[in-house]
Amino acid sequence: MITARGLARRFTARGRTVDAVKGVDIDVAEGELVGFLGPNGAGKTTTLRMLTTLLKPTSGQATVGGCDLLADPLGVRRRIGYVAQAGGTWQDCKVIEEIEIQGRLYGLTKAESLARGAELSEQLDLSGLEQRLTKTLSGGQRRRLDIVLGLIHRPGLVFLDEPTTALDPQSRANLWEHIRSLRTEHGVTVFLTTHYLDEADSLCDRILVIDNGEIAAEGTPDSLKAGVSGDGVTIGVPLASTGAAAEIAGRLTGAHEVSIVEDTVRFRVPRGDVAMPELLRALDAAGIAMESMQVHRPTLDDVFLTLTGRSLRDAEAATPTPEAARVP
Ligand SMILES: Nc1ncnc2c1ncn2[C@@H]1O[C@H](COP(=O)(O)OP(=O)(O)OP(=O)(O)O)[C@@H](O)[C@H]1O
Repeated sequence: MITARGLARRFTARGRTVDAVKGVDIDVAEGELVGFLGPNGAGKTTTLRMLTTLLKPTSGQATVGGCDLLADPLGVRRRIGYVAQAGGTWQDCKVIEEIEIQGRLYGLTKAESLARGAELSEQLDLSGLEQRLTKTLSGGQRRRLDIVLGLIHRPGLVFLDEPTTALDPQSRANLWEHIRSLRTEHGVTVFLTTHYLDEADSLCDRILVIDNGEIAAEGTPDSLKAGVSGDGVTIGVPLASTGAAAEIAGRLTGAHEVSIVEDTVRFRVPRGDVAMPELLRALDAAGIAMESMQVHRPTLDDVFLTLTGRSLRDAEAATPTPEAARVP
């Protein structure tokens, strides 16, 4: 469904050059639900905009839905649906008007647009809202309407740019179910971007991790996590004892990646539950009182940390808002 090779995009604005995407290779097979995971500014939207013909690559090539991205952009557009991060509805339009306009834009008759809209509205739990102005919909309803609009012409491949950003946890979980059903019940191939670890983990068959415009890793959530060696352990100790506690932790069987962060000592061991009694005894013998303890199985954040040396959450916090660098 998607094959991209060396896809790159450079922006030049006010004398400054940004290599937003640095030559990525992407393969997505028919029927897959693939997530593009990375912090703000990693290059997700830029890649998506290239794959959907909205932005010309600086270099590289791609086939999307069987059509060449550069030679046949119209063919690509006919075969894909695209749901942008900001959505595409006009606030003073009724739901039914949006559906009709979108269908007509794709060459459907009014009757076909409304019939297809009714079918999709039922599948995405929007029935009964046809006469409502879109500005009166909840965030979750509006995102589901965006998806209805993206699917009106029955594309085999749909791109969703951060589909659940700004939704509350319940609406996110609800939308995940709908996204899953696009694939399981309608055979639609889904390529979505996200910076939510839990979303990538629970929703996607396969994940491409992007950082600084480059693919840092790819695989199923489980295979990526299996690449992180061991459980993560964090113990809280008095500030004055962190050095001694880190030394003790480092002597545990198989301990690695030992670090001190404020009054905590963090490290990895093959089995956190097995290491704990030994650690407690050693800390007791050294007269160090452990104040807290956390053991966790590897997460996708650990994957990101192992790959890039940064936690995805920290990377998010440290990234300046992309708008600051955008060309107007
Ligand atoms: N039109 C533009 N002009 C200049 N720089 C741009 C432009 N669009 C994006 N960039 C820069 O390219 C980089 C990648 O941006 P992009 O929007 O693709 O990231 P992202 O991973 O989608 O982030 P987010 O999660 O915030 O949407 C950022 O440094 C951004 O500032």
